Amino acid sequence: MKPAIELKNVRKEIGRKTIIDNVSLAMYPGEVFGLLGPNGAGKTTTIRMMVGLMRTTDGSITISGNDLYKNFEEAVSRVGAVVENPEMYDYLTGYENLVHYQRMLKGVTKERIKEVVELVGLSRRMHEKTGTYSLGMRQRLGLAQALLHKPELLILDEPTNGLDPAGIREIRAYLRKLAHEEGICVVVSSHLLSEMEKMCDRIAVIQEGKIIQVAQVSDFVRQSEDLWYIEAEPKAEAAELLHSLLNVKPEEYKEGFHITVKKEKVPDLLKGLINENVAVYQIREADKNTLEEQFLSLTGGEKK
Ligand SMILES: Nc1ncnc2c1ncn2[C@@H]1O[C@H](COP(=O)(O)OP(=O)(O)OP(=O)(O)O)[C@@H](O)[C@H]1O
Repeated sequence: MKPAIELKNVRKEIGRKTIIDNVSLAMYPGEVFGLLGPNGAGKTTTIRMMVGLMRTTDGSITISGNDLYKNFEEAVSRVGAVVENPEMYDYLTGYENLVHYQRMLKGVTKERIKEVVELVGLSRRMHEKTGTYSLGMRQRLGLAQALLHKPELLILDEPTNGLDPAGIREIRAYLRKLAHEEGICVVVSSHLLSEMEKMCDRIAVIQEGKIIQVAQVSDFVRQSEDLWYIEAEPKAEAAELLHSLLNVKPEEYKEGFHITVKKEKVPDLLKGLINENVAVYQIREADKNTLEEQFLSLTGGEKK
């Protein structure tokens, strides 16, 4: 299948700083793809480049096979996006804002406006001035605006920001429906793993401008099943022993380490430590409710 959007060796330098470092990613029709990383990791910068708001320093971006720079009009005509705060006029109603926007688009009917307003659940409030809208309602209106021209690719920076839990559930269900039933490629960013886990089919973990891992959410979850947290003393000896017993350097986390090991191997591992007079104070499976702990181990430590 042809990617809806593909980034190849994308780099972005601002001043002398490399903000995005050699990012290659392909995202496909029919999937919800998540860009996950802590604050400052480079999500917004990547998204700004993907929607043509910012130029890459190096590398290429193609949208349904169209080079974003060589074939700009064709490429961006397939994209709907909400990046940062969607622009709208506070003295106009939600509906008037959409009509204003619709006039700039080719072939979008008033019927379509009604359709998207219903889709995002704004029907009841669409004749109120947007100045009175909550952040969540503004998000919905932004989403409606992005969907007006029936894009093949929908790109949303932190789409659930400012929404209450019910609003988050609704938007999540709606984005999944757009991808799975309408074949749209939906790209979202977030720093919240628990949210991405529920919303996405695949996620890419980004930190300090680099992609650390790309995986199906189900693989992430499976991988986290073998993830354990262990505390043992003396710490330096414990680290060395764990390294030689597991053939992988354990990842320091809080007072102890994260290790990846199958459950049935845990007793032998503990024997190995105890035989060498290392005192084990705690061993437990890493938190399964969210992928937070695994995420931290992947990105090398707690978020500052
Ligand atoms: N115009 C700029 N000039 C200098 N540095 C910048 C500029 N824009 C972004 N950066 C830096 O690039 C890095 C990535 O920023 P970016 O906004 O893409 O991160 P992010 O993952 O979206 O984080 P957040 O969720 O906090 O917005 C940060 O260290 C930021 O300070």
